[in-house]
Amino acid sequence: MFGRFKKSKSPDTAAPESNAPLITEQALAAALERVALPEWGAPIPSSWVHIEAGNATLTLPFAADERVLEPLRADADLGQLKWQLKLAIEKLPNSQPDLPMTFGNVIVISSGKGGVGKSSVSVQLALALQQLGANVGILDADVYGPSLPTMLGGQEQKLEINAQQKMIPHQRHGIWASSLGYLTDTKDAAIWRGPMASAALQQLFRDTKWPRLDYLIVDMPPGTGDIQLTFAQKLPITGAVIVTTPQTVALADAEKGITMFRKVGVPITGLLENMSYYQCSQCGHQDAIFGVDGGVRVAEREQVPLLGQWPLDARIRAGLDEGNPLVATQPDAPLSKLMKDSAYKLAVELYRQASKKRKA
Ligand SMILES: Nc1ncnc2c1ncn2[C@@H]1O[C@H](COP(=O)(O)OP(=O)(O)OP(=O)(O)O)[C@@H](O)[C@H]1O
Repeated sequence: MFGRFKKSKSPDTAAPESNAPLITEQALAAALERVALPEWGAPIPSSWVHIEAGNATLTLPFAADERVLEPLRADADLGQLKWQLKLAIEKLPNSQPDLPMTFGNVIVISSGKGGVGKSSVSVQLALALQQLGANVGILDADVYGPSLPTMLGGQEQKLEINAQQKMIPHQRHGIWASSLGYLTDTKDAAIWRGPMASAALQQLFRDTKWPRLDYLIVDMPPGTGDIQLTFAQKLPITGAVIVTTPQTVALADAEKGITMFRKVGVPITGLLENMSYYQCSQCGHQDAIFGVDGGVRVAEREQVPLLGQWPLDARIRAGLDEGNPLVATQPDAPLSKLMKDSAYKLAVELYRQASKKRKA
């Protein structure tokens, strides 16, 4: 933990001013217990902190941006050190330990009901994780209506196949993307039966030449039928995110989705409530068109972390329609920050749940 630290009772007052240690070992231990790392909810492990002559590095095993350093910098003791953030994103165990997985943590984004914004959330969470310093891929598994090429742009580009017959994913806005929409006429996919769609999905998953990734976001087909079940069983999944609107009909389907993943041993990393309210861009008035806090109640009932409540906003829709999502084009907009907060919470939860399991 320490390159050099001050033993609390050692009389090293003679040390030159510039080399004087700024914090004692005990003070550091107490501060790491006391200071709340956002969303972490436990003491900061001392193995994450390295101090060398007044410079301190916090190395996190999940995606995060500099904002996590704010409480450390604000602390009376820790604030005396000069902090920097490093990421060493850990590859966590997945639901299929026997399957080889060469690319990081697989997070499936699912919704019981269609049209709740699952693809939009997948794209924006992937981009937000990338902005939190992670290397991210996104797989469009929504074979019946692949929307990734529209939402990320590059619809006209086709996927390249290399000499080993592997598909080379596109790089869009800093993330790697693979979609059937880049490969085939999507009108054909719409008439595929379950087994054919499942086979195509698994092939797309296996035969894409992903680079080294920290996270692979998978945009699942909507629903909880055979195709989703097969996919949930055949993929090496680290965690699942359920997307819902606060509307009663969507909530019932969200619970079905939670049950399906639990049945096949896939941990639910969190629930994201989309279209939680409409905010008037003129007067700022908020209107809960689809009801209030429905997703929050499901999250509480099912004991699933709530990753966020995203508004229904024309800027979100417009960016996705143009292939230029807001979080990519205006990363500092308040809406983009909200998305990055959810992505950070997702990364923390994924890590927390996996490490809890390891300890059990
Ligand atoms: N928070 C939001 N604000 C504004 N528009 C949104 C929001 N979320 C989604 N949309 C828009 O709603 C439409 C449906 O979203 P999306 O395609 O992501 O839903 P889906 O659940 O993936 O649908 P499907 O059932 O077809 O898979 C899209 O046009 C998208 O741009």
